[in-house]
Amino acid sequence: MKSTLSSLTGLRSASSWFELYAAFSTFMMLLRTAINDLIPSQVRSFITTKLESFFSNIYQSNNTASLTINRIWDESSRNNELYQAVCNYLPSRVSQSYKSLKIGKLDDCKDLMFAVDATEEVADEFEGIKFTWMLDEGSSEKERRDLDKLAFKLSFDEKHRKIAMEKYIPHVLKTYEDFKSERKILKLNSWSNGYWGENELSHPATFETLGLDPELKQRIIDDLKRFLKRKEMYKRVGKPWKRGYLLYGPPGTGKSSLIAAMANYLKFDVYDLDLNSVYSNSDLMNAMRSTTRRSIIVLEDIDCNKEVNARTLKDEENSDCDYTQDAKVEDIKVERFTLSGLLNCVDGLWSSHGEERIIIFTTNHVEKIDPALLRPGRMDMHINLSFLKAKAFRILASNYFDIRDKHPLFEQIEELLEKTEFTPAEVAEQLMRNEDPDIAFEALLKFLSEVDMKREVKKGSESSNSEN
Ligand SMILES: Nc1ncnc2c1ncn2[C@@H]1O[C@H](COP(=O)(O)OP(=O)(O)OP(=O)(O)O)[C@@H](O)[C@H]1O
Repeated sequence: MKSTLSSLTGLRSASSWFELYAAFSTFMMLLRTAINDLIPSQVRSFITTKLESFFSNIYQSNNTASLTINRIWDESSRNNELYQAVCNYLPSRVSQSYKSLKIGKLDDCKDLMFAVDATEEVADEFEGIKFTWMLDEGSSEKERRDLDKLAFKLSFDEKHRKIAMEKYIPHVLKTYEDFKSERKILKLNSWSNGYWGENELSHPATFETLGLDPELKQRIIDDLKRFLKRKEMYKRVGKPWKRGYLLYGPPGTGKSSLIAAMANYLKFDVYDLDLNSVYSNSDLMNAMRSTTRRSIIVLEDIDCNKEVNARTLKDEENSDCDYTQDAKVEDIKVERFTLSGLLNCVDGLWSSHGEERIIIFTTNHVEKIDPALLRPGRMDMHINLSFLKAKAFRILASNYFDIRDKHPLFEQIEELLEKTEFTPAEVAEQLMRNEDPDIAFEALLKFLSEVDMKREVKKGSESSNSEN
């Protein structure tokens, strides 16, 4: 009897549970309909997203690993190449899906520039794993003004640490390297106050447009090609993979143009190092170390630098050189940097920090350079850029007027060029003055003949003076 009663009570309570459930689901249905009717769909999705991100943050804060990629690596101000890689990599990831992106156009750049906005998190997916990037500009106003303090923060689930380090970071670097070798825009960096300032290399010179003896031009191109191909060979013989060129010749013979042509041909960035802005051996070393791979380091007018020149310069006048700081050679006791510091760099100390570099020294006065710098093995190829002769003139003529056939005035012009000394810059300037080739060549011939005549007269009077 008792057991029958208790089973009846159990039945009653099951049915009341069922009633309760039915009432609850009806209430939920009504509530859902009311919410759908009363709250607009945008507001509903906003609330859902916020709730999702709140809960995912709680989850992530316990399991997230992060990496910080600072712009400057250490106190010696060396640039962190990975930071540069991220700067280039991220805009390509967000350009299709950004909510906020920094965009700009600099007057010395052809293309629009993009950068990740500091307020925006950028999510990237790699092998099905989510990686989140954030640009950290610092929290205080002072920190925000200090560009050296910039850093990227990369966050990911800690269980993907191995993939992040072994695959994702190399993937970012590789994307950057590919981008650099494919892109058309090269950089011209100039050293000032301990930093490389960056601009676009807009010099249009190429080997095709260079008015240079065709054989010399071919030798230079072959040498560059050989250098690029020989990575393994350099490694085998234990030599740093670098190549040194000394370009010498009077002003206006195309040293800067040849450097631009080399950079455009190799797709290498240029680092232009004015030795007058280098204060010590360590400054020089920093400058060299913070250059990147696939670059050309240029030390222009090497004969004009007091330190490098000090061993050969007595008290003679160096008319082309602008010694802006202190004028006397005796004053060079203040240590800026030394020749041996420079030679150490050239000899490869710095190259253990990277490969695929070309170093170029230029001078208008090769005879004034310390022989230690010219020793075989230091500068692999000495290139004499001299006055314009007939074969190179043909290249200039075809550049300026697209003339493939012979012009009636070529013979006279070339005859004059062969027996005189005119720089390509002088001839190029004359050719620029007229758009009509007949008028331009006529004017050039007149210019060459007049200058030649004046020089002959001057020479004549000088030799008669010396005889007297
Ligand atoms: N070999 C050349 N082929 C074509 N153009 C040239 C050549 N040499 C000089 N020019 C022209 O002359 C200008 C000046 O030349 P560039 O600056 O290359 O000479 P440079 O030898 O570097 O002179 P400097 O020693 O004064 O720096 C160039 O912009 C170019 O227009």
